Amino acid sequence: MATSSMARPVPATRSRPPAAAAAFETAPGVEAVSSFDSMGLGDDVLRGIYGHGFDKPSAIQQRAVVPIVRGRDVIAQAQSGTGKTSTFALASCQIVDTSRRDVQVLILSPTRDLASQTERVVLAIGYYRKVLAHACVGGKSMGEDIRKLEHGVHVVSGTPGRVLDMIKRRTLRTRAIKLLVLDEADEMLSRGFKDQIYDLYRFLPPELQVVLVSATFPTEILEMTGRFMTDPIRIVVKRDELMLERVDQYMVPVEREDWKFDTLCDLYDNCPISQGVVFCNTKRKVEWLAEKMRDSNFTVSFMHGEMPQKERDAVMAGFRSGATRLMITTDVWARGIDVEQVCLVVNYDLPNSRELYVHRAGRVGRFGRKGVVVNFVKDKEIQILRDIEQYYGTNISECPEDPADII
Ligand SMILES: Nc1ncnc2c1ncn2[C@@H]1O[C@H](COP(=O)(O)OP(=O)(O)OP(=O)(O)O)[C@@H](O)[C@H]1O
Repeated sequence: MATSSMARPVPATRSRPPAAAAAFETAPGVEAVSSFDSMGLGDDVLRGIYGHGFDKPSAIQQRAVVPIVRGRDVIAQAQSGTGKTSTFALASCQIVDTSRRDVQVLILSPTRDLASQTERVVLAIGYYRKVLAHACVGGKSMGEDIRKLEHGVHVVSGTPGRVLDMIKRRTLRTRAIKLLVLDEADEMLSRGFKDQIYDLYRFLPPELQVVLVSATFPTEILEMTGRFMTDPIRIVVKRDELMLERVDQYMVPVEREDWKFDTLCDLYDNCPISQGVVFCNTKRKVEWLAEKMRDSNFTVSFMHGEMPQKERDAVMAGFRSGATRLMITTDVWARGIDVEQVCLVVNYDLPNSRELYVHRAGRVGRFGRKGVVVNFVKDKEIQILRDIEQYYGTNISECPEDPADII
């Protein structure tokens, strides 16, 4: 039955080949299944996949979908934008029993925007299977959550705080949950979220299947997975294969902080980009920079985690529709957000960790597209960039004189 939460899927406008397969270090026995048709998926799920514009599974989809559908615990790592979200979204659509109306899959993400985006992917792929999904995220009306959950949905995609709240109120019943997905799992298991996740885990059935997904899995995170996973299948990418091949990385040395602004204006003025994202490290700086750009007659959007959710949604929708070309933001945008037209990332401030570098850079070059990352670096920071280069075996070169040459 179609409900208001089931918009007809809009096929993605693409017919490009999937991203090239990187060298995966998979557990023994994991086979790459080279077509969706050979994955043993139901016809209605296949219709959803093809209707969403997918022809051929990406490398991670070839390896991870079948084990997830078969009920195995899985740790799935792959480069940004190579189809990880779609992997667990389509596996979820396959495993839910739509003849009943209870929550069977719980997907947790670190940001509201990402959780909502994932809800939309599940709804699109699950359209013909009549999968009901709901984004259970903070900053939105509790009444809407209660109404949707009481009406009954199969998949909840949410942020930990609101989901925990709904569980404690017994509005979200966990009895039938068979699969827990932690998207951006390294972030979900790091300091900021870990306690909430552990708290939430206590409410879930003991025979739960757990799937962890991210582009980055620092060793200390991998080490703790033994506590809540059973004999997991690991599909991981070698560190030096993590940066996307079609993404060029540059640095622009700036002697002083106040040079960055003119450098950004110059870049934006001369670079024929469709859309770009500029990362700053603080909310204040995001607001300051957006105002300064607007004062200089640039049309820009800005977004950070302290904005009211309604405003955040409106900004995001505007940017997705192409109404603005530049998004100035914090790391709230670093993980998972998928906007096809974005082809330039600017690190106005360098990120605070190597992992964040990978995720920020991953906003471009999605599913084999070309993209550019430009890093503004002050003298003292060159070493940080060199470390990143070395750690991931990648190359960050000096930006050409003429910014037009980078695209
Ligand atoms: N098999 C496929 N064929 C064509 N396009 C695909 C396929 N799988 C995924 N895509 C598209 O590629 C883009 C990136 O996919 P997705 O968001 O699932 O990547 P991701 O690996 O989860 O990214 P991130 O690391 O940023 O979380 C999306 O626009 C998605 O629709």
